[in-house]
Amino acid sequence: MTERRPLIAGNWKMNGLRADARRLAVEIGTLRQFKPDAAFDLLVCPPFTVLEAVSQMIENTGVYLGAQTCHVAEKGAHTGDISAAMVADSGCSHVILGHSERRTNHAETNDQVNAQAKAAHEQSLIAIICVGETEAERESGKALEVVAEQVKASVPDDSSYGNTVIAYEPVWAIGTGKVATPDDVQEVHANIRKVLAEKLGQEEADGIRILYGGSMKPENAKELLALGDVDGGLIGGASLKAEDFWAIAQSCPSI
Ligand SMILES: O=C(CO)COP(=O)(O)O
Repeated sequence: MTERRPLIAGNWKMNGLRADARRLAVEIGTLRQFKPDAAFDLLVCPPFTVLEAVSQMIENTGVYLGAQTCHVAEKGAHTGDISAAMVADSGCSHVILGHSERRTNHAETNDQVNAQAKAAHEQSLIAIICVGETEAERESGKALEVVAEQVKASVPDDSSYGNTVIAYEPVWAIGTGKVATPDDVQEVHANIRKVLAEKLGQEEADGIRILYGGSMKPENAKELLALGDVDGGLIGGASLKAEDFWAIAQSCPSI
């Protein structure tokens, strides 16, 4: 089976003016350099405006750089948008797509996320495709069904373990301090892998990393990262403090 190296990804969201972003990037890069062989990949996804600055700070540290969304078109009349080519040109290897905050605040649909992921793949970017149910959907027993539908529709057919990562982020757990129970997380992740196998074949499904996101902290990371189908974390709040982000990464089981 393809080895799934844990990925610890920080989604900085709309946080980080240049001085703070540089400082945080230097701290994370220094921690990584101090332990280059640690068995996990580290990724930071700052806002567009500081990609360049962060890119310089993490050069040669082994920390990967990602953006938080991209447009489906390569270029053109799309005021305020950023294309996948621009993301790649800024030094990024990854891009987060379909985060629930984008789905809610910018009405992004599964079809759009699918097209964005294709655009990202065309630029050799790794698409981190986010899915997750709302509190109402979980309470009505629909979590598995909703997430399965999002995966089926948002993940393009050209996806492989080389160009795609899935992030399961229950909407009600994001920034709330509420965390899904380990049993629930494992159940959803295993079901995502099943849907991926139906869509892309077992080999790709076995290799695609599925991250958990939603109030992941140093205190709960170990238990979540130990689950069989959890291959890392997509971390919001706790990724803004280098020591917390590093502590979460250190909680990865060794491979
Ligand atoms: O949305 C998230 C990462 O993309 C999770 O955010 P928090 O870790 O702040 O809950």
